[in-house]
Amino acid sequence: MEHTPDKKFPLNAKDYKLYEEVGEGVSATVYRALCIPLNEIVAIKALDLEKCYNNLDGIRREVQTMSLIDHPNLLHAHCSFTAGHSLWVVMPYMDGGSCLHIMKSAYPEGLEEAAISTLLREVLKALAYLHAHGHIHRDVKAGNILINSKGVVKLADFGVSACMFDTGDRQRSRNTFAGTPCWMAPEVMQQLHGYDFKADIWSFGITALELAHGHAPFSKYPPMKVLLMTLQNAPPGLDYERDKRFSKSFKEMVAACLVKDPKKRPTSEKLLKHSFFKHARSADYLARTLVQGLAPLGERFKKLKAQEAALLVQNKALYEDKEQLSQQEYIRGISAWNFNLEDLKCQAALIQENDDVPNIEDSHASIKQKERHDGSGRFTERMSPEMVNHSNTASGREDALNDLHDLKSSLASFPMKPLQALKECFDVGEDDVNTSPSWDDARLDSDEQLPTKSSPRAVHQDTGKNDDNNDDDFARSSSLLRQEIPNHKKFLSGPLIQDTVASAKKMMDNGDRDHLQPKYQSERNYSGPLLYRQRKETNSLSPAEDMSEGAVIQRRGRFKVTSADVSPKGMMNCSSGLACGGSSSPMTPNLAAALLPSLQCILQQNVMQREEITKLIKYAEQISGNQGDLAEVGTSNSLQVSCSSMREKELQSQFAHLQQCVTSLVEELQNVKLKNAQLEKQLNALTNRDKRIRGMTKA
Ligand SMILES: Nc1ncnc2c1ncn2[C@@H]1O[C@H](COP(=O)(O)OP(=O)(O)OP(=O)(O)O)[C@@H](O)[C@H]1O
Repeated sequence: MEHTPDKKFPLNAKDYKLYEEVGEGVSATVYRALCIPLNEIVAIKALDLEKCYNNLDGIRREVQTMSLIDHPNLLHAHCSFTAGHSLWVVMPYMDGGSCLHIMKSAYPEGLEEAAISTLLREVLKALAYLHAHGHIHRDVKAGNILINSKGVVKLADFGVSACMFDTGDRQRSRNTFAGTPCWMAPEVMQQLHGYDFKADIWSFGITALELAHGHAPFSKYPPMKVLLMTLQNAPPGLDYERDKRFSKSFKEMVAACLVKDPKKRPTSEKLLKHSFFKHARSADYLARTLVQGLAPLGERFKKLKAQEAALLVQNKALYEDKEQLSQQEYIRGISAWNFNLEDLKCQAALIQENDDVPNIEDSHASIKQKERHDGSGRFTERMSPEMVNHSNTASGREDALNDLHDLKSSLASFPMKPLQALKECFDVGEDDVNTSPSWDDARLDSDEQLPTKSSPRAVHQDTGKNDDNNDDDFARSSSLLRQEIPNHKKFLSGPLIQDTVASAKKMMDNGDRDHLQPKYQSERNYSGPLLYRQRKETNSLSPAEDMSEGAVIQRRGRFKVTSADVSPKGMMNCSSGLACGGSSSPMTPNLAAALLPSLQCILQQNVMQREEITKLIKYAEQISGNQGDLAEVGTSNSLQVSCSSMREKELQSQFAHLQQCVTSLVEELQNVKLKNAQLEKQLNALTNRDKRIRGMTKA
């Protein structure tokens, strides 16, 4: 249904009849509905305002953008109004659903090139319009490309879009993370100089790969790893064996978009002229090839949702762990994956190339899978055949060692350290950072804590298999550790070196492009985002579990930070890597590499503590006016930051000295004033006496 400005859509809920649910987003549910007075089928996105309390500004912006845009390839809002606790956004109904929906239902291995070209041309037109009007979409991905049965394509979801003409806070929002990690441009992750509409061109390139493969690159990895891989690896491309079916112009178009330097990426206008889009066909072609023959959207949605719920239950049984559940939510490629800062910190401490993340995506029928069972019957791990083949290459600990050396240097050469980058994204509740963490619990034996390549025992203790064993071990090892290591240790467990080795080898085997980048090459991705946002309810987390995660204290863009994330306890967990691996054992290169992020984390924590102490000193000074003593107290309390405290102390005493000077100057001034007044008095008296004498003389 095209945008019809003359039509007046009613602003009252009773004028609409809601039918079935056809989509779910971060805090919204989308329904097919009937606009009764106009007798027109529409889609209604119902945003729960209570859930979105922290992001009302974002919602207002989304609705505003949707109402103002006027382009055939952008999803326009007919109108919006509040209905109870919800905000209803009425928009054209796109009965084909999103491209992600369609791929999941019918094309799990990706679409044909002609369809991709046609879809992407329409998306590019939408981007050209947005960019020309100063907007950055910031969430371009297959899940946000909607299509209807006539083959009309519309880019949707302006939930995180930004205007380049914004100032103040809004402008600052362009220096924060926004979007979904796999699709996020490196400059958005780095947050060094902000970013512009070229970030959309990167996401567009990633979307092209998503449409070609059925999933985005790195989609099976945890967020932190996606971040690191995007920053470290050469950009992904269409270079693998399976990509032989694609034309040179398609490959070139993707390569043009996925250049790390945003300045070198083409503008959307320029990209529209790329020869790849000469393959684009008509809307009718899309309707025939993609939408016709599919079950009604509501039915597809219901079916996929049921599949997902079943998988969720299965996965929950496998991994009784919120971390995993949240991970799954992320894996599904939704914009608002439940983000946990501590998870990220811990993942940062476990950076390995080939962490085999259990992926519910892999268990979809679309991808042939292999069910695996360990001897104890504890769990089933699924792997795609591709992964099985690649994991056979797992060998060579030296490679792993080299990888870790390189990883270390690679981390060191980051323009901005990942954790620092993340830190910039969040507001931290003041209450949560002013207590020093207790380190006692963290003093654990390093060997026990940190399975490394040098501890094969850790790899095989559960499986009882040897190094030569193939994918079974490869797949199982990390999962077993995740499952069996007690909670307080879990942050130090993780993927084992075999995984890393496998990855390094795997990479080498993966097509031309891989040879250009021998280290930290992205590996093929075997899984992709799923369809639905995982609702809290389907998470089936008990209130107690929820509480343990901590109340949400801040929501920034699409990220959520809980108080647990920033609590001293969280800090302690995060820091325990240092405590266990620090002075008690010699630091091997891989241990050093694994510890580096933890060290960054501790540094960050210290900076926060220091800020708090400084604030307290200032506050105490104001109250008591006794700078010297309190500076002493403050300084002695902050022994951890002794150097900077010395400087602070020095400054404090200089300040006190200056204040004394000022006081004596004031006193001096007052004395002078007093003298001045006395002199004035004497002068007046003399003047009066003089007058009197003159009067008497005259008389
Ligand atoms: N107009 C529409 N017609 C049909 N389906 C729609 C329409 N709008 C949205 N949907 C479906 O609902 C899903 C969620 O909508 P939307 O993306 O707007 O929500 P969101 O909260 O911004 O989600 P997210 O940011 O997680 O992708 C979409 O992925 C799409 O499948």
